Amino acid sequence: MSQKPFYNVKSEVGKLEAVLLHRPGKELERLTPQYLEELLFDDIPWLGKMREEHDLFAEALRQRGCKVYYYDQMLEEVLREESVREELITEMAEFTGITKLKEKAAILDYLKSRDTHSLAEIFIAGLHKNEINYKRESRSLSYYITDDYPFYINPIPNLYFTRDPGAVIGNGVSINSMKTRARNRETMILSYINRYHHEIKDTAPPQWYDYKYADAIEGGDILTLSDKVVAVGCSARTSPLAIEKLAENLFASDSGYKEVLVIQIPFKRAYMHLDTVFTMLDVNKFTIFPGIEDDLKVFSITASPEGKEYLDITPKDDLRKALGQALGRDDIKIIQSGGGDKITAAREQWNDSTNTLAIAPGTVVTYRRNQASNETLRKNGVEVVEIEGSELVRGRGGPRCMSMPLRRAPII
Ligand SMILES: NC(=[NH2+])NCCC[C@H](N)C(=O)O
Repeated sequence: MSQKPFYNVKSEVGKLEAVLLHRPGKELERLTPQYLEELLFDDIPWLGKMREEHDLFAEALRQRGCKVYYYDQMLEEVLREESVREELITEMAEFTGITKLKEKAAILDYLKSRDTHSLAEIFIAGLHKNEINYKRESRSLSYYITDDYPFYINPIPNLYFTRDPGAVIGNGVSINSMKTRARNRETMILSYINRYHHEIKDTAPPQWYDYKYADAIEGGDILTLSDKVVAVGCSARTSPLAIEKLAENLFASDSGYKEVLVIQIPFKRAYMHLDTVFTMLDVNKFTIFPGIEDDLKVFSITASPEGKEYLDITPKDDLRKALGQALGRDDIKIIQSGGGDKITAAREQWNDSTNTLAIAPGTVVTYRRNQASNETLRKNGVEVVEIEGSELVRGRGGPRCMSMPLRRAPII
């Protein structure tokens, strides 16, 4: 490959050079109490404030030399190509069930007549039924009985958690298959960006997973520990079969990856992904929510020496030792969040105290609200860059969830 790779993430903590974010938009204004659970929210955020907070987050990253890409801009850029536009409209219509509706032609005409900017906005914010001018025939039963569901295309309010749809591992990308329908469109669109964006396509990045695979895996569970080992949480969102498939794909290529360290966490909403309870802070430091330490199970997956026929799976009895082996170090430190108090730890975990984003070895971004956990990190020699998250947190995610690292500098 002569061209510089677009993707390059070979650690969790190397200086962050480029990241994909999504600034919360109109999709959040379409959240209603009725559909909160289905759309994986616990509350209705205040969009204006959320955007201010998100802009400050992006600014904090830029100030430290990180290039920020925005999902909606990249989508708009790929939609400028007529053939991509058509392909995406067709897949979107299939995916959302529009193709089965009587008003199909009216909706498709509407989508096709939009300019690039508003089409990108519809794909993210959704399409409300009253945006289409469609008259039902007065002789049909559906003229009298209408379905009160408001959208032809649902909004995707979780998109600002760009961590989950995609994960860069080495020079390739995993376009994830999401557990819930509420988030599957995020990965479908990401796949178009990955295939057609002018900055990416000529670099021909390898792909380790595809959103069309049946088994679910989400980026909050993927921690790229080094250029040889990736840790994957087995969780409410990521299944054992998906982890095996990812491992097979990594081992069968020249990715350089030799081990997948599986960390199984309790399958609960409060800990939906591994990164809600465990993240990496420095070359030898991690933070963990103490409430789950006794419930973890760890396994190592390697390629069988006989070839690619099957995977070798070895249970590990200690997380710290397993991480030490994976990283080739004997000084691994795992720091408990919450400052040693059980109640504080649980409260702060709910607000993403353990969802730290490393922007350089030993420097992490966290929410300011998690005071006890931040203080503990500082006492352990970690530099903490605090951001406001009063509204951002309402979608149940922190700085790590809100970022998809594209490139990190090597660790020296
Ligand atoms: N990497 C993460 N922990 N992401 C958090 C995502 C939160 C989002 N509301 C969901 O339930 O999917």
